Amino acid sequence: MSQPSLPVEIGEAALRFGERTLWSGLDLKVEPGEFLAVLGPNGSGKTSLLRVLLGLNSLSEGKVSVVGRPPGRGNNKVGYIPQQRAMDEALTLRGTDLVGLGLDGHHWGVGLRGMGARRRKVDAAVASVGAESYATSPVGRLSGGEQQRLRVAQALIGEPELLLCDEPLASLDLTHQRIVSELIDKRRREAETAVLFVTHEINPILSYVDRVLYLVNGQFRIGKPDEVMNSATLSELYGAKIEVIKVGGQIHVAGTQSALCEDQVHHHADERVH
Ligand SMILES: Nc1ncnc2c1ncn2[C@@H]1O[C@H](COP(=O)(O)OP(=O)(O)OP(=O)(O)O)[C@@H](O)[C@H]1O
Repeated sequence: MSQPSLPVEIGEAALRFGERTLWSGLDLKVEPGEFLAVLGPNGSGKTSLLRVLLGLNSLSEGKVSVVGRPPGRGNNKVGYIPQQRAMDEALTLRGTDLVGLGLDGHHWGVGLRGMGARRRKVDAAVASVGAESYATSPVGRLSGGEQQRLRVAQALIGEPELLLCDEPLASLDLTHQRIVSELIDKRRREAETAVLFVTHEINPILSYVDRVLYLVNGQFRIGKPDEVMNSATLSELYGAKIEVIKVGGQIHVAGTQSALCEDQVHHHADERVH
């Protein structure tokens, strides 16, 4: 019997733009239900990696497959949550329409039966993110947190086997960060959806993360959070002295480089991770 396809298989991959190598020699297999955090400073190639998996960037070298198929259009096993940005206030699209867009590319049949099934699916997705009270309002008038919950519903409605998240918590308040990250975690626990989660800040999702892919200056490390997020590994990766400190179950990274993606810490010296 043939093995089921993995959500992500990347082999010996490189991505270059002109003279610049974002990353090379990247081998990455992501298992069903796995939560992979993708970290790194600005410009290290995190979004470009998601774009490869969406079929929007081509690899310079190597191979990639997404749920057993080439990435790109027609691969409806992939859900995508883009970076939070305010939608145009004049946008009259309703929340339910936005969520329904996530069903494009799926076959619902024609006629009333198909429309009824589609409608029920949209209502269930809206309810799953607790957006019933505002789902029929124009999305341009909603708050950032409300819009982001609808984007999560849109990404999940197609029942993806791979969920690509590009800083989905940026500019959300702590309550909404928790709501959105719990929704994503719930999906991967209940449906074994693999999650690639690009973020500048690991702490809000630390309890969910199985592995970290950390990209810096063309180099990378992959491993469990403790294997990557420690002083020795990050100092080697950045080529500078970096201190990783664990305080109260959170990871803080402090270093000499301004390009660090984590916050700066000045006082805590209790639990160094070497
Ligand atoms: N199509 C392209 N052509 C040329 N350069 C590109 C292209 N796409 C991205 N880049 C460059 O590649 C680098 C990595 O960009 P990318 O958006 O992947 O970084 P990132 O790690 O997501 O950064 P950030 O944390 O700032 O979002 C940037 O310097 C960017 O300008």
